[in-house]
Parts: sequence; C-alpha cells; structure tokens
Amino acid sequence: MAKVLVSDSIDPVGVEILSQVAQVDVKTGLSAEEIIQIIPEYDALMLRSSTRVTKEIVEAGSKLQIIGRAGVGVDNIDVPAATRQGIIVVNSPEGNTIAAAEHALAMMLSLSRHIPDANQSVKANKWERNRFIGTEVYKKNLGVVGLGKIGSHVAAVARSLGMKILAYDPFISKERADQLGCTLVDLELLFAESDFITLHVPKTPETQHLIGRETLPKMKPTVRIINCSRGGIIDELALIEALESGRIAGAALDVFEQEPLGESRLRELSNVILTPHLGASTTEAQVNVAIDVAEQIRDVLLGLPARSAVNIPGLTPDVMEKLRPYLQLAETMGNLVSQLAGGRCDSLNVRLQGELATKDSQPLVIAAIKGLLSQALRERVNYVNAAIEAKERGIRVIETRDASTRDYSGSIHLEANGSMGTHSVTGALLSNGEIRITDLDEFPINVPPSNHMLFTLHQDMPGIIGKIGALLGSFNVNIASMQVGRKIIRGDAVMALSLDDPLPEGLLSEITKVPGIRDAYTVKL
Ligand SMILES: NC(=O)c1ccc[n+]([C@@H]2O[C@H](COP(=O)([O-])OP(=O)(O)OC[C@H]3O[C@@H](n4cnc5c(N)ncnc54)[C@H](O)[C@@H]3O)[C@@H](O)[C@H]2O)c1
Ligand SMILES: O=C(O)CC[C@@H](O)C(=O)O
Repeated sequence: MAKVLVSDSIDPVGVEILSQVAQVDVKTGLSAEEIIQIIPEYDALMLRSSTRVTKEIVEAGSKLQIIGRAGVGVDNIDVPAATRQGIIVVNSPEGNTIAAAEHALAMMLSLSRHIPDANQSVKANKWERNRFIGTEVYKKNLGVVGLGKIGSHVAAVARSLGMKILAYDPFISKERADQLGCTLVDLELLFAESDFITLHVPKTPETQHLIGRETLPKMKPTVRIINCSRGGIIDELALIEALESGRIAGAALDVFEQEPLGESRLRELSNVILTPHLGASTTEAQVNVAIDVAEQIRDVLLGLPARSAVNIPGLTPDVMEKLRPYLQLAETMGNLVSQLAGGRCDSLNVRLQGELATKDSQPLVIAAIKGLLSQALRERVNYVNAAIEAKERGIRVIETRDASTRDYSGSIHLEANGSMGTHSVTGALLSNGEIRITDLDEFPINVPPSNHMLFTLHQDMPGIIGKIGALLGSFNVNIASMQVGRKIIRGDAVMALSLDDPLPEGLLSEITKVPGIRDAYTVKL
C-alpha cells in the first residue's frame, strides 16, 4: 500500500480521502533532518506553509511521486528540484481565495478603526473613546497590487464599501479591470494616490521588496499598507523606519520575511497589526484545500492525472475529460515509434490532427515524449520530467497541428528519426475508446496495439503472408490479428501482426530471410 506523509496540520477530511488509497502518517513539526530520514519510505508528501521542502528533502524522496501543497503558494517547495526528479507538485489555487481576501479586508477595516488596540484597551478596564478616532474607507482610494483571484475579490468587496479601486497588474487587460470596476494604473500612480494599499502578488524576483526604501517615499503620509500575500514583498526594515518616523500611517501584516516572526521592532509599533499567517485559516478554506489536494494525491497514486499541477501543464476539468483517453494513445504511439526508429532518437515530430489540433492539447505532446523515452528510462520518465529529459538527451521535438480530419475526429501522427532510420505511426481512438494504429510509415493499416507485435516492410506478392504465418506457427507463436497495408498493388506494403506470445530468439532474422521481406521489427508495448 502506498504511504503518504502529512507534515503540517490539515483538515481531517484530507486524511480521510488519502486513507482510501494509502497509509497516512500525520507527523507535524518535524525538522528538515527528520524529514530527510523518513521521506525515502513515502510515495507522497502533503503540507501547508510550515514545512520547507528543500532540494535535500526532494532528493531523499526516492519514492516520491507527488508533493501536495494545501494552499496556493508553492514558494516553500523547491519546485525545480522536484521537476528534475519527476515529482508532480500540486496546489489548491482557489480553495482559500475567499479566506485570504476576507482577511485582507478585515485587516484594512481593523487598521482604519484601531480595532485590536481598542479591544485590548477595553479588556484592560479602560474606556478611551477619544484615543481611537478612526478613518472611513468610504470614497477612499484602495490600491490593489495584483488583480488575480484574491485581489479581484478584495476589489469587488471594497467597491461595495464605496471605495475607488486603483489596480496594478501588468498581466491583466484593461477590459478585465473594467469588468471588475477597477482603474488600471501604473505603480507610480497607485503609490501616489492610494489611501490604502493591499498586496496580492506572488513572490518573484520582480515583487521582492516591491515596497521598500525607494517606493515608500512616493506614498501619501496617510497611507495604510496591508500584506496578506507573501513575506519579502515588503522590505520589513524599510517599513519599520517609515512607520516609526510617521512617513506612513500604518500597516497590517499577515506574512513576514521570516516565519514564524522572530525578534522584530514590528511588535513594538502601535500603528501595526500583526497576524501569524492566518489568511487561509478559516474552517471553510481548510476543508476546501484539504479536499482539493488530497483528491489530487489520491488520483496520482491511482495513476490518474492531477488537475492543478504547477510543474506540468494545467488543465481545466473539461479539457482533461476530453484529453484523458488520448493521453494513453499518445504515449502508446510514442513507445511504438521509438522502438521502430531504434533506441537513440534525434528528433520527434508530433502532429496533432483534427479535434486535437488546439493549444489545450499540449499534454499530448508530453505524453508522446514520455512514451518515446519509456524504453530507455522506464518508470523514471513521467509527465513532469519528460520534456526536460528529451531536451537533455538532445531530442528535438517539433509540434505541428492540422485541424483537417480524415476518418477519425482526432488522431496523433508521430515521426521519429533514430538509429534504425525514420519511421512514422498514426493512431486514433474508436468511439468506444479503443486504440487503433491507423498508419505505419504512411501505409494505411487498422490494428489495435498489443503487448507483442511484429511489423514488416515487404513487397506485395502472392504467398508472402502465408510464409510469415507458417514461420510463426512453426515456432508456436499464435497470431491474434493481422493486417496488411499497401498503396499500390504489388508495390511496397507493410504487415502488422498482434501476437499472443513474444517472438522467440532468432525468429526475427528468419523472417527477414523470407523472399520479399525488406525489413522486420518486433515491438513490445
Ligand atoms: N496569507 C495567506 O494565508 C495567503 C492565502 C492564500 C494566498 N496567499 C498569497 O496571495 C497571493 C495572491 O494569490 P492569488 O490566489 O490571488 O494568486 P493569483 O495568481 O490568482 O494572482 C496573482 C496576481 O499577481 C499578478 N502579478 C504577478 N506578478 C506581478 C507583478 N510583478 N506586479 C503586479 N502583479 C503581478 C498576476 O498577474 C496575478 O493576476 C500569492 O502570493 C499567494 O501565495 C496568501
Ligand atoms: O497554509 C496556510 O495556512 C497558508 C496558505 C497560504 O499562504 C497560501 O499560499 O495558500
């Protein structure tokens, strides 16, 4: 039975889902060294934001198939190291959107009305009504940096509070911003005009210290800054100085450069609200992310694709539903053409035809590469590392798309150039989902793939099929199905045989000696 390590506390519903297919060990608070010690026995790792999945942990996880982050940000996981090792990394892109957006809004309102300090004051038996004069958010400018899932929800709610939204997001169109009722501006204007600024961007080299010594002086002295995205997007030292000097009015922080927050002057400032990375901490969000990620881990352990993998192309459920049967087709065709072309391939041409000629069908290219490399790499190659492995082996992958159809609504044509020459195959699906090889080296055929196959290139002439059949029979090899394809009568032809038994040693060379046989290949699928 597969084993899953859950290294941060997650909602029990996640453990329940994982338990359907695996032994689940919940061990929280482990050090990196402790994880390195035990990770070799696990097939999957599930975590939230406390565990840092380092390169060393990834490399020690020799059995790991998947790492699941019950949340959005995967910046606590060394994703490139996981990718290199063929480990799928999944997250829950939407499970905690509302929770994080509501936390940012709560921070904004708490800041504007001094709620935390007023609460403490009353609890300390005081009644200081004059000390806590607030400021309204109504008709104020809210600068939203990052108009993605969380930023958009913050903007929508803030608009209903009567705020004007200035948004900065270089990857969002003006049309989308208009739809959300936001004015798209550049950062300079957002900094200059905002009364509140809320950050909802990922942590990247571009967003690192986006708020810092250079940008803080560009803001209004009355500005209040909220960060519920990631620590490090604000330069904490620069922020502390700006708050201490009264250069800005306040800040509310849920995330920090170092978590848990260590020694920091932030704790001493009265115009600052601090929460311990609580953005996603609602019952609803924790149930959502636990289900979302546990289901993906369960699926991957069952050999099914994940829906929110961050290191393989993301697919919507609709697209996945359509592509799922074709993934096996692409992989089988890749495996087949690599055996026909010989072990060392220099190039693979992938032509996606008919209804598969869309940009959504990119995973089929990956599946074809995975099939191509499966002879050499066996289970070491998967959807995550197939493209990297092909690149590192110098295999040129050329993709083309052709929307025209022949007999099938969608088909996949592969051509590989290897040590045994250039060979091509085309495959399609029947309406019941069965795979058919419909072309071999441009000769039309119609055979299902099977474990053991024999292909010949021969001259179309009387008696040749009988001779091959007799030869196989004399070696006690049973033929399950057989098909001949030709373009012209008595010209070149191909024969494709599905066999119930493997070809015994020496038989292939006997077959190539039959008069009229030009070439013969065995394939194991
Ligand atoms: N505090 C928490 O507990 C908590 C919970 C959930 C998410 N988060 C964090 O919140 C952030 C936003 O999450 P989301 O789900 O909205 O992500 P998202 O991907 O939906 O949105 C991020 C947006 O940032 C924009 N962006 C990227 N680089 C930018 C740049 N240089 N300048 C301006 N905009 C840029 C993107 O175009 C995108 O629209 C992430 O950092 C996530 O990790 C924190
Ligand atoms: O796991 C958490 O509580 C935080 C999650 C949050 O930071 C995220 O990126 O989704």
